[in-house]
Amino acid sequence: MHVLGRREGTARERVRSDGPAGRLGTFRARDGSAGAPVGVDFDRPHAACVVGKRGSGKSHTLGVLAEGLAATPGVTPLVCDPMGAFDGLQAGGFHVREPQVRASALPPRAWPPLLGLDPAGGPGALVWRAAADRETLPGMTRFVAGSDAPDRTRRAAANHLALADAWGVFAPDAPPAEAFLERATVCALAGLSAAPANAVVRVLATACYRARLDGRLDTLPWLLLDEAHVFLDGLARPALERLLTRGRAPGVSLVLATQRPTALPAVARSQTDLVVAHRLTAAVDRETVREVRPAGGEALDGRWPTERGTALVFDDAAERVVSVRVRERRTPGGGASPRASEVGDAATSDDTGPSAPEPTRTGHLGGHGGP
Ligand SMILES: Nc1ncnc2c1ncn2[C@@H]1O[C@H](COP(=O)(O)OP(=O)(O)OP(=O)(O)O)[C@@H](O)[C@H]1O
Repeated sequence: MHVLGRREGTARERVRSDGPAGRLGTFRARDGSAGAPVGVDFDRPHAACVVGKRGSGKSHTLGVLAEGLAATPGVTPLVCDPMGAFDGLQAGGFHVREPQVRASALPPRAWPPLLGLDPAGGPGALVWRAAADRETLPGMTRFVAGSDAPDRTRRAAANHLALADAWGVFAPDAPPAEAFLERATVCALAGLSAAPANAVVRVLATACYRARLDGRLDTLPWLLLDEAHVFLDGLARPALERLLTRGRAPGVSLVLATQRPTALPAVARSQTDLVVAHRLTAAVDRETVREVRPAGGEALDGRWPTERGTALVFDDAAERVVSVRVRERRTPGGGASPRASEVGDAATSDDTGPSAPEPTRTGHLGGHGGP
């Protein structure tokens, strides 16, 4: 199998070229026919992006990578699932965990922006002090109540902490974030708004990095992030940027999937070594991918994928761009929107009129959710 992302420079590395890899699919010839099997290297850490329009197959591709990683000794995938698209991975041995973390896992300076507060303003500064002084959300609330700040400041800070409590992601008895890295895991973020989902992802990305750096994790973690633009735009960004710039040294891999390549920050553009580009129609998106990986100036006209499940893969290691058809999932995919014709009475209806518009998928991630 040809393995993408594998540098086969020195003789020693060539000997190692049979290291772990996951089957991605098959090469795709210009006439659309399937060619030889193609995989992705899981031996070394990578920073990868999966981009494409809505419905082009990004989540499916993340699922394919996750399945392969779960079957590979020495690596541990953690899938952050903001849309509820990865429940089916349970059939592949994944544990689905509720997104609960300890309040103390966030640095105190992250609390004011998490709650939409100005860190230099009264309530923001008070929340910051509370986070620095206490380990739990109830402890922070008591700190605020007992502080000598003006009434208005205390009330505002307390209201914002009550909002954080209502999110349900901060629990004093939550296991340490490393628990998400013990085995192949899906972190179920569906239903959370952007702010708490970002808080959880920041904690998990930090845990991947710290656990490897401090020698507390003997497998190499892979963090797979769907709807990554939500996190690159939010509180999780510093932790993700750290993984992009410094994650590979301790052995942490990051895979970012987004329908908005333009949302990828400069560091993602410069640090990714593998870009899987599904169907993109906007010229600005294609141009962004070309900027992310110039691929030695190869001409791409006529090569951009037009079908769901096909992709151009920009491989830094081989300095090549290849066309791929991504394989079927081994576990049930969660990507398809439900159809009216598949539920309830509609399934038996013989109404042959125009089909109903597809409802949007579950998942939330809208807005900040602030008071
Ligand atoms: N390679 C493939 N083989 C078979 N089915 C696929 C493949 N790629 C995608 N699909 C199917 O196409 C549908 C859309 O795919 P998917 O949900 O992965 O798209 P997406 O780009 O993640 O969409 P969104 O941006 O809305 O999250 C799903 O039903 C999925 O199972």
